[in-house]
Amino acid sequence: MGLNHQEAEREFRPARHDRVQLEEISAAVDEIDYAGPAAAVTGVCLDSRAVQPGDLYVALPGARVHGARFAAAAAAAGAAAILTDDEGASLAAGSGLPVLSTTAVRSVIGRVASLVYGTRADAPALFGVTGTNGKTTTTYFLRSLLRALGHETGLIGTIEIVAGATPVPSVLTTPEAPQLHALMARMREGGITAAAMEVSSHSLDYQRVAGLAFQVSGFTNLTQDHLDLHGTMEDYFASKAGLFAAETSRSAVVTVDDEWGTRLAAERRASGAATLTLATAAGAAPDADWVVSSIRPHGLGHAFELHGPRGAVLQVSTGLPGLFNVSNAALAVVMIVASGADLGTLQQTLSTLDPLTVEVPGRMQVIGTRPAAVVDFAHNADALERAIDAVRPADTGGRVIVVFGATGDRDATKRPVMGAVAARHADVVVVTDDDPHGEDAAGIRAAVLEGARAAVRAENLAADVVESAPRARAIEHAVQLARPQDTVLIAGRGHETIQEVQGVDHALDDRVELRRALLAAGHSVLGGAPIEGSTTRDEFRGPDPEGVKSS
Ligand SMILES: CC(=O)N[C@H]1[C@@H](OP(=O)(O)OP(=O)(O)OC[C@H]2O[C@@H](n3ccc(=O)[nH]c3=O)[C@H](O)[C@@H]2O)O[C@H](CO)[C@@H](O)[C@@H]1O[C@H](C)C(=O)N[C@@H](C)C(=O)N[C@H](CCC(=O)O)C(=O)O
Ligand SMILES: Nc1ncnc2c1ncn2[C@@H]1O[C@H](COP(=O)(O)OP(=O)(O)OP(=O)(O)O)[C@@H](O)[C@H]1O
Repeated sequence: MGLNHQEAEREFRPARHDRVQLEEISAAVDEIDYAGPAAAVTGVCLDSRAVQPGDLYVALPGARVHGARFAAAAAAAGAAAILTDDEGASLAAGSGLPVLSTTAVRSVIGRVASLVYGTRADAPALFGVTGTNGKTTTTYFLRSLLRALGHETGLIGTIEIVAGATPVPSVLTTPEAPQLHALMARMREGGITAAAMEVSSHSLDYQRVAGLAFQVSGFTNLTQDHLDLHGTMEDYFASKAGLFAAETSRSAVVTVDDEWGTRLAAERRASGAATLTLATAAGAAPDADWVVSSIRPHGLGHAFELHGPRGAVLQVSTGLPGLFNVSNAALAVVMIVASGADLGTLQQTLSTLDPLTVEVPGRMQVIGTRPAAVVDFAHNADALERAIDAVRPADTGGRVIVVFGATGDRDATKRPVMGAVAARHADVVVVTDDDPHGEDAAGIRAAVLEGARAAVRAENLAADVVESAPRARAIEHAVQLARPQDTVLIAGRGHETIQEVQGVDHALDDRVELRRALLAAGHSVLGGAPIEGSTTRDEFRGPDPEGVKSS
């Protein structure tokens, strides 16, 4: 059972509530006016449905509705005051609550929340990751590394928020500012000394991370995405760059494999702020501060060297398939270097605890090794191609059997394109259902199949293309086809656990189905908890990791 708004909010609040007077808030934040009676607040919340007693309810002018329309609901839930704009102030007038007003509400929320929750820059030490791809994976790598180095760790991102004993599934990749500051206070209270956090471009545009101070921020890459919000790549870049302002991030590590990273690093350096550059792609920026080299297969993943300033060399390995995970692992390691870690201690930790061989839910998650069985979130043509290539076995005998479908009620043009990509890159293509939503599932499959079969005909490809549904049956079918040296890749849904068919939610977890199918076929599976796994290094490497190469 999922948590309702209020229960989820409670999970993220500190136990201790300091009372902060409204006068203190208006004195500390110039843009806020307050002339009402003395009153105090103990928390901040921008959703009336999640308000806790004593909160300052921040009523935002939304895209759909003005939050001040919920002022009465917030008051009924125990809000002690409202912060809003002029329009909101008149809408909230009848609520009976004291009203703080300002012209641009979003621009002050971070500072207000920081004041109310007493956020401190040093506790926990924050490691932020932004970029188009690799944020989730890099934050899990960071968390695992920080833990191996002796920290109590927290995590904030697309999949889950870990701020105490119980991980809570995420709604947003990067929560709103009030929740972030509450989380910082809660983590500090719980003795969490370091936290890894995904920072989405939306969150930067909406100023969700305002008032936070990152010890180290990392940049993965920038490719075309989210132009619905940002309009142009230039604007998208400008949003991401916000995290790298000198006052927001004490240190930064910028992957300079693409032109955007190169530009970001140059701009940050020009401001005089501490910056390390990282080159992970062959031939990219050989003059970067840290350069990846000597990449070689290592189990299902890779081992590699990181060469740094003054002849420093770190030996690194990750069990996660895909050359992109070399980039993600390298970024996590250099971010730890940027935080001031001793290189000797770091190397010892990397060598003895293998912290970069960790399960990232639904991201190149290895479920079995013979046959290799992997679940990945790739759900567009580009990602599907990369994912298939990433798991292709090195020896000539091993085939890739891919199972995937396309989502309903979303961009229909990508269906045949995904089919064609799969036919070009995999040996066996099993077309099944993803989330059909309100559409006819058979029709979606037909479009994917048509793309795959057309590519086979036109390009004289050798791939076998088959249709199988429902998805659990398709996974079973793929496993039955697999020989020990083959790889089964289940793509598209990653960590998702609900499949929506015609408005009805069905429980469906690719990892669970794949484990079940492997066991039924007499193969062994790796351990793993439903959210973040506790798989050990030896289990993960599996009995016969040889013969699997990079993309
Ligand atoms: C496009 C976008 O980002 N929208 C955000 C925006 O919603 P909105 O302006 O439409 O809000 P609205 O529905 O008009 O409501 C106005 C206000 O009334 C409040 N309200 C509304 C109803 C109610 O009963 N009570 C109440 O208090 C709302 O909390 C809101 O503050 O303000 C809301 C409150 O702050 C956000 O929750 C909401 O994020 C929505 C949920 C969202 O889906 N955002 C996505 C796009 C997002 O941010 N994604 C990125 C990751 C992107 C990626 O990398 O893929 C992320 O960081 O998660
Ligand atoms: N550094 C990378 N470069 C390109 N692709 C990557 C990279 N890291 C991961 N991927 C691919 O992108 C998918 C999503 O990875 P991940 O979740 O780590 O990124 P993300 O930035 O958090 O994206 P999302 O917000 O969609 O989860 C993975 O399943 C993998 O196929």
